[in-house]
Amino acid sequence: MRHLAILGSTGSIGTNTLAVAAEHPDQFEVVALAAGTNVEEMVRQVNRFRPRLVSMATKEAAEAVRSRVDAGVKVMWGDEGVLSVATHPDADYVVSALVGSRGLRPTLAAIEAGKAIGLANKETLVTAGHIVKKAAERAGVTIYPIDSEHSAIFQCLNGERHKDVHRIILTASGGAFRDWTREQLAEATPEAALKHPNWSMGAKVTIDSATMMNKGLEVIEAHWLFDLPYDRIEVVIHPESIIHSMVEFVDGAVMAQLGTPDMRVPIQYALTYPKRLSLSTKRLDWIELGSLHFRRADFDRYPCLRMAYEAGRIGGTMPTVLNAANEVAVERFLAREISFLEMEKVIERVMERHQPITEPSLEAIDEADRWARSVAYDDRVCV
Ligand SMILES: NC(=O)C1=CN([C@@H]2O[C@H](COP(=O)(O)OP(=O)(O)OC[C@H]3O[C@@H](n4cnc5c(N)ncnc54)[C@H](OP(=O)(O)O)[C@@H]3O)[C@@H](O)[C@H]2O)C=CC1
Ligand SMILES: CC(=O)[C@@H](O)[C@H](O)COP(=O)(O)O
Ligand SMILES: [Mn+2]
Repeated sequence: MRHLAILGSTGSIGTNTLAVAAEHPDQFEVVALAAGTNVEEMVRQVNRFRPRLVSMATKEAAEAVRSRVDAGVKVMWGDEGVLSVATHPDADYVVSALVGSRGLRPTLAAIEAGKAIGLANKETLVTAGHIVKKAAERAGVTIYPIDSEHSAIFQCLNGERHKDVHRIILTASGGAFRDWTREQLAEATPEAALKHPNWSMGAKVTIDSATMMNKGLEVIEAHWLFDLPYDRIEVVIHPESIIHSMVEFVDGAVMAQLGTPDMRVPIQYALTYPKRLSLSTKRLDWIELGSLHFRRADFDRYPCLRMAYEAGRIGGTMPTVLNAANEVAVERFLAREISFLEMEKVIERVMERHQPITEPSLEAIDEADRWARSVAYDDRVCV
């Protein structure tokens, strides 16, 4: 039996994690939940899963939840609340599924408290990979990947020797605009960008998918998770999202993991590893599928992917800055303050202005994150 704490329980990964828990009530107990401001969904989750502790982002949201749930459920809010969920003494496994670099501190706290981690929040590894890795090694904690590509690689590796891996190949759907020209992208709206061709996900990762920054963040995430240099991590566009990623070994053999695009599969694998449990997911129909397609992920067409490789290779605080500038750019695009193509301009300008620090401390990461956000909010970076 796993005793779960879920950070971001009301989101896309959070609700899929609870769907997995509901399918196997004998395997999972839900101990603690943290979310932002979605009171309705949190109240539903409390009534359904009876956690001991919940936390909301604001005092107002916490009070609204408290007024509608059993008095036995402890309701907290803010940083203290989310850290208490991440370190709840009765939880042995924390699903890290907040969105953005706000996931870093609670994930680190969970690691330091010795919890096993199911990691969906890729921004945590992008912004502070070296710190998170060292903390996990120190605490003897395993980080199980939830991101579908990384779960695929984890499944393909399946005990193979690290030195036998030649390269890993991350597949990318190409996002909502994969068939649009750069000229058409100038007119892209948030509504159109939010229509992912294959996956149903939260807004931020869906926009990242349309710019291919998602794949860029995943390249950096893979670097930390699998301890591989950037020239052995490649990206190929695969519009169907059926092959979730591949590993090529030194002898030329390639292992791929396939399945319908359903996040419950990688979530459940991360929760039950090394066991597999049954799951009510749609099975692949090979005849209906017919064929699979692949295209080059061109850096001129997808500058965000190029910038992520650059940031990863530079290292230090540069990935932190890439990530923070991207978070602000996505927020501003969704608020209609900047256009689709201005997002990449913002990120590029912020990176150009940054003098990276090597081996940054957590405080230096916070400082770089704050600095990048303030520059990315400045309208002069878009012109
Ligand atoms: N969705 C997917 O299929 C995949 C997602 N990922 C990654 O997983 C992470 C989560 O993505 P996704 O589930 O799509 O995101 P969502 O936007 O759907 O969910 C985000 C969660 O974070 C909570 N949240 C937001 N702001 C705060 C805050 N200030 N304090 C506390 N909680 C907050 C939200 O709460 P509320 O809604 O209550 O405000 C919600 O529970 C991201 O890093 C994403 O890149 C990776 C692979 C696939
Ligand atoms: C489901 C998942 O893991 C997402 O991160 C997904 O990868 C998005 O797809 P693309 O970035 O390939 O469009
Ligand atoms: Mn992914």
